[in-house]
Order: sequence, then C-alpha cells, then structure tokens
Amino acid sequence: MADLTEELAKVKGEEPAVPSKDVRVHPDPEPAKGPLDVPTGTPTVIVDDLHIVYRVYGAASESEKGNAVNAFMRIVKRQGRPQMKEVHAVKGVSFVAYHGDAIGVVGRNGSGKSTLLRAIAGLLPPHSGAVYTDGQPSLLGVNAALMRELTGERNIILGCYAMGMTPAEVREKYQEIVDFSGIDEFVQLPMSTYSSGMGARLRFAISSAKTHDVLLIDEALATGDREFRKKSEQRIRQIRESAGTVFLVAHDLRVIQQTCNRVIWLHKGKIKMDGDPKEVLAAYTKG
Ligand SMILES: Nc1ncnc2c1ncn2[C@@H]1O[C@H](COP(=O)(O)OP(=O)(O)OP(=O)(O)O)[C@@H](O)[C@H]1O
Repeated sequence: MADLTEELAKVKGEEPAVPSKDVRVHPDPEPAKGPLDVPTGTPTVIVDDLHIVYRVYGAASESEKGNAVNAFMRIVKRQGRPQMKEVHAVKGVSFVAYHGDAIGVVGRNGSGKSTLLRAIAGLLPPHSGAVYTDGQPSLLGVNAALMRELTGERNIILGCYAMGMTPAEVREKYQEIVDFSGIDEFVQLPMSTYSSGMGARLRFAISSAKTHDVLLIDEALATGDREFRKKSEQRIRQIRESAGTVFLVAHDLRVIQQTCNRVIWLHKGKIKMDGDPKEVLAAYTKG
C-alpha cells in the first residue's frame, strides 16, 4: 500500500483528501422497492431502430468464395481482391432500458449481442437509427483496458483513473478491488502471469468498483468460478439497487436468470423476444 500511496502522491502532487463517496443524482424520484422489482423509472438507454453494418475489405463475396475459376479469372484480369463485404450485424433493434434494469442479452453465436453492447457503449457508429444514453456507458473490459506487462496493482490504479476516479477514490477502493478479485499476492505480479480467469476477475473487480450509470458486461463472468460468479451477481444487484442499468451478455443462462429482471433475445440481428426472464429463457431454450 505504501507503494500505491507514493504513486498517487506522485501523480497528483497533493495530500490525500477525506475519502469521498460516489455521489450520484438520479432524476428518478421513485425509490427502489427491492432488488428484483421491475423498475418504472426514467429511461437510461433508448435504442431506436438501430442498424449496425460492418464493412470487411478484401473479403470474398458469396459468388467467388472458394471458387478456383473465379480466382484464376481474377489473376488473368489482374484484379486483386478489392471486394468489400458488408455484414449487417444489427437489424432494426429498438427498446428502452430504465434505471434499475438488469437486462440479459441472449442469442446464438453471431446473433449480434456483442455488437449491440459495443454500439450502446458508443464504440460502433450506427449505420442508421440511434442510441441515446443518460450518463456514460461503460463496457466491461474496454473502459478498464488492462496492460499485461504491468502488475495488478498498477492496473488497478490506472483502470480506476481511466474510469474517472479521483486519487482519494482510488485509495478508498483499492483494497476492496483486490479482495473482490481474489487475486491476493498476485496483485504484485505482472498480469501476464495471470490465468484468464484471474484477469477476468480483476477486470470485473475494477470496472464494478465505480457506480456506473450504464454498465455493459459481455461474457466477463464466464471465466470465473462458482464463488466469484455469486459475488459478481451480488455486485450487479447492488448496481441495480443504486438505480444504474446493467446489460449482461452470458451464455450461461443461470447467471442471467439469477441476475436480470428482463431478457432480450436476439436472433440474426433482430429482437425475437423482450420481456420477463422466465418466459424469454423458456422460449429461447425450446428453440
Ligand atoms: N469486427 C467485425 N467485422 C466484421 N464482422 C463482424 C465483426 N464483429 C462481428 N462481426 C459479425 O457480426 C455478426 C454479429 O457478431 P457478434 O459478435 O455481435 O455476435 P454475438 O451474438 O456476440 O456472437 P457470440 O455469441 O459468438 O459472441 C456476426 O455475423 C459476426 O461475424
């Protein structure tokens, strides 16, 4: 900890302030009734007829895929492979998320879940349509991008700064992050020595140490063990209770069932179902 204090003092050049609490003001006047009540607050995320299209340059089009004649003709005609392929990953998705919502996003591989989350985080521009958010959305694993060659300790400090915390807040949260991640003495070692599960746990611990308006979690809990999953679910509930909004992509439907009050089922880039977790997950598992 002495190391950390020095680090902080060096960076800021100031005396530690009284630990500050993360004070947030929400326009939602309605108090949360309980951890799993369906909220009726004000919207935090509005997705309006969103379309996301990836452009892949140099990709083979359907008609020339694996076709030796086409490849030969291209060589004869001295054509390179200038084709541009478009992947229409999200096709006209619309929904509104509210304060206190924890929304599970399910769907088969390639159905557009990660693309949707990245678009809500503002990392992908809409081809058409729009995403409106109240507050800063944070995509877990990107906003707190960690550096493999640095120690866990330094990554915690940098990750917290990257999320906009003050030195006082970093100092206040540091031990809690280490304890939550369960990486113990590994915190002093470079992240390159961590297992993927340890890295994922540290990322989740850092990202969720801050109260987020909109927290987007993409499969980040998948590599954790049972105990860590339980802790993470508890943490997600806390975020919900403080009236943040959580989006959770997970292939493990139990995690979604236990954490979310609403589920969106994406199928080939479109919403197939949006509603109560029990109903949506029952329909999804049926086929
Ligand atoms: N960077 C990219 N460039 C081109 N196409 C992409 C890119 N990322 C994703 N895609 C395509 O967009 C579609 C949706 O992908 P996406 O990763 O959002 O699906 P997903 O539901 O999250 O899948 P998974 O469950 O496998 O993680 C897929 O057809 C995928 O091939």
